[in-house]
Amino acid sequence: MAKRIDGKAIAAQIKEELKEQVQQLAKDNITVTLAVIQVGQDPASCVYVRNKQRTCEELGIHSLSYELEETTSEEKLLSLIQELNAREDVDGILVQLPLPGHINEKDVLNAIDPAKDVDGFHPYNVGALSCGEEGFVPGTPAGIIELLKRSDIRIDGKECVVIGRSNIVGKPIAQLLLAENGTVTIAHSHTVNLKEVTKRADILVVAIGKRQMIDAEYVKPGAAVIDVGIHRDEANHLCGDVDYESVFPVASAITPVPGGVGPMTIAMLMKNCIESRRRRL
Ligand SMILES: Nc1nc2c(c(=O)[nH]1)N[C@@H](CN(C=O)c1ccc(C(=O)N[C@@H](CCC(=O)O)C(=O)O)cc1)CN2
Repeated sequence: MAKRIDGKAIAAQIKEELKEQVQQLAKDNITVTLAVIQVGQDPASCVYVRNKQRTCEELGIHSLSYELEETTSEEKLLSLIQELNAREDVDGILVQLPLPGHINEKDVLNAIDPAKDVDGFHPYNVGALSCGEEGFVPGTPAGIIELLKRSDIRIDGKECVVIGRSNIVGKPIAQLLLAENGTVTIAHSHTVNLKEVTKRADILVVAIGKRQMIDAEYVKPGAAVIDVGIHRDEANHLCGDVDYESVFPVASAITPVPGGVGPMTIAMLMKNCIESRRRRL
């Protein structure tokens, strides 16, 4: 029977730690400011952006909100980013993804000053992660490492399999597991005999984007299973890429959806904002 890794509780603990750090900075009249840009009204993005703003409030971080029309031109968005890059009082800039189809995501992410790229998506920060240089690590993969560490799950020397090779989760989590001395395999849609590969894993990170695809047959008994997916099931309940009921009896530890990796994403974003302020002192 697995231990349920409570991401909501761990994120709450991290947010308490961060709140104290913000209060310490405030004693020296130092404030932390995050600018959040949303283009359009994608319903899921609205929820995430609202949660980010609410978390800023909870922690005492100042947030600036830019809600742009769905039809906003790329030029206008780039000009807002340039303006925020130049502002001394802005520590972090994030553009909520996905963007409407007429906007080139790469051009937009590349326009953010890497020193304020608290999402860690700019090529400079991607490179910094692979070289072990100082930069910003994206919230979701950073949150996964924190979940493992705070749940006393050892990474060093372990077989780690990541399913998914996205720039936001798959590739960075593979880098981070490697940096923790895991033996890392990245599996993806072209991987042959996926079950054989995943059954080797002591730590299985699932970011495949397919609802409840990973059941007990893919999991080695005693493995720790981290579910990054977010979907809705037939009853409109949130669920992940992992079939939780099937895997729970086999794994040694498992993250639920909701309440697993998701809450960590925002906690780690806040951590990056505070770190950005500190680096710019
Ligand atoms: N600029 C960014 N865009 C996107 C990111 C990102 O890190 N930066 N990641 C995702 C969305 N995301 C944050 O923006 C995010 C997703 C999920 C959660 C979360 O807490 N999920 C809850 C469920 C919440 C719900 O839907 O009710 C959970 O899993 O428990 C937080 C943040 C894509 N875009």
